[in-house]
Amino acid sequence: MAMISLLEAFIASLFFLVFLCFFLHKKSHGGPILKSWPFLGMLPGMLVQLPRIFDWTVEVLEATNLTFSFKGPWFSGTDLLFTADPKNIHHIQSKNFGNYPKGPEFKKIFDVLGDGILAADLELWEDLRKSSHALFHHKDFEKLSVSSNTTKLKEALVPFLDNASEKNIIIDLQDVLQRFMIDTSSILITSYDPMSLSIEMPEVKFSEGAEPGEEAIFYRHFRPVIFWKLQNWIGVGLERKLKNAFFNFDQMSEKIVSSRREEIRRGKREASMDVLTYYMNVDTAKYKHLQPSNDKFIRDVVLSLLLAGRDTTSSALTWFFWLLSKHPQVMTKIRHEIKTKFDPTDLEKLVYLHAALNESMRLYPPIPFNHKSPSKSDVLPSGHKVEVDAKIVLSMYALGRMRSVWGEDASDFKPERWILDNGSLRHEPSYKFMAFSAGPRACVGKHLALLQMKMIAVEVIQNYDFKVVEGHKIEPVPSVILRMKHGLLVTVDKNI
Ligand code: HEM
Repeated sequence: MAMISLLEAFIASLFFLVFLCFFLHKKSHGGPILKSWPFLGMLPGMLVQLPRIFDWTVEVLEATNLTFSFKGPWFSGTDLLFTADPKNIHHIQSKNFGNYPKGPEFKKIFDVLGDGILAADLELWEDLRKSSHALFHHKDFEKLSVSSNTTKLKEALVPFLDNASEKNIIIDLQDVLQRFMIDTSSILITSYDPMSLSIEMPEVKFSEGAEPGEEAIFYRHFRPVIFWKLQNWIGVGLERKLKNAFFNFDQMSEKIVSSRREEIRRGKREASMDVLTYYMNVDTAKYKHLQPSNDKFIRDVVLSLLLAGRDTTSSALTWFFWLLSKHPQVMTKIRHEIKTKFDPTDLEKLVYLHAALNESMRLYPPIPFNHKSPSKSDVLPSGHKVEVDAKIVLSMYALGRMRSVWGEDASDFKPERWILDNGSLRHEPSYKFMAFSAGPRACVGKHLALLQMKMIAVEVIQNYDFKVVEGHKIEPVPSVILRMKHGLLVTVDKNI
């Protein structure tokens, strides 16, 4: 009993200290460099900054020559090294890649991913990487992607926008684009079309839970493991939503996998190029660490690919259309380029459109940060020493806005910075423009994503005008995906 009272008293005084420092910090200074308190480290200051974490990383990394060491509470295991230094990024992602696996800490935080490519390491990752690269660069898979996008544009997005324009309805463009991606990704991965994008806007069970789930994963980076594990076990707050979302996903996955196995057994399944069929028949002589007959393994493979491609692309397009609404001169230039150079069989010709997409992802990278841990202690090019399993946060959001990296106009939206004097697209090294990550673990779906974004952008920009609803607040939600907190509310006008 005495032990319990002592523990309660300790927890109560800890809470008292956090709140005291939190209010003192809020009152005393709002600078980006956080004050370190006894026992509590920089937590009080971080609590103030969390709702605007992305802008805070820009300010703090600009003020600290691109690398900042965050001290968490005593023994909480939440110390973090934030960096947006291209030299550190190049070192971690490429030069010393072998020393920076995703690691056990990443696996703990992203436990829902299981053995999928986003969380895997070593030989398993190598097999997943090689096999998904082979799939994504297969002509039939690319054809499936183009045909599913063409059909969804014609049969879902266009009728939806036409209806909104005719009836003068306010729509949430972010939600619309997410639904478009839910449907096309699902077709690509399982050949199943959930038809989530339609005028009726049906409920989408897994997706509605996935958004708070991604927020829960974000907050896990700043909380002691024991804390969020307890929340998850009891089932409270965002952790409850995360648990429910993945319970729904697991049920859905079980049904889809078992019915596909049944179809294959009965010989009913025609040769198709979706991800599910590919991985159920994957060549285990070539890829020894893959387990095509294990349903849990297939679930993990599918989930990683679903999350990797779906929310990223819809986030990129949402910020892109919002930036266009604020920069009509860019919209006019893209329209002119489409009018004069558009060739549906060669979207590479739309150089200015590509430049505008890059520029948008420089300022609003769909994955705003990445998390790495060294397996052996190391010294980064910036001079910072990192111990085994230290948590390093690579901030892609801050990297795209650093004046020392992009120049004094870093915060301006200027697609022209991507165009060379000869009119072709400027290539920037991936450790400087890191929206698709860098090094051996860079995005496998980059080509597919750019193709899809261009197809959607051409269709929408040619035929519609958007106006953002007056007074609508635009801010990112703290999450592992850069989503707009209040959506993107717009009215639509069809160009006749
Ligand atoms: C605008 C759209 C996209 C962006 C900005 C993007 C960005 C990224 C980033 C930053 C990573 C590194 C993540 C990490 O290391 O934790 C990544 C990895 C990955 N992406 Fe993408 N992605 C996009 C679209 C896609 C699409 C459409 C697919 C496929 C359908 C895809 C498949 C993957 C895969 C499989 C990986 C894991 C690579 C590995 O770990 O080896 N991505 N992506």
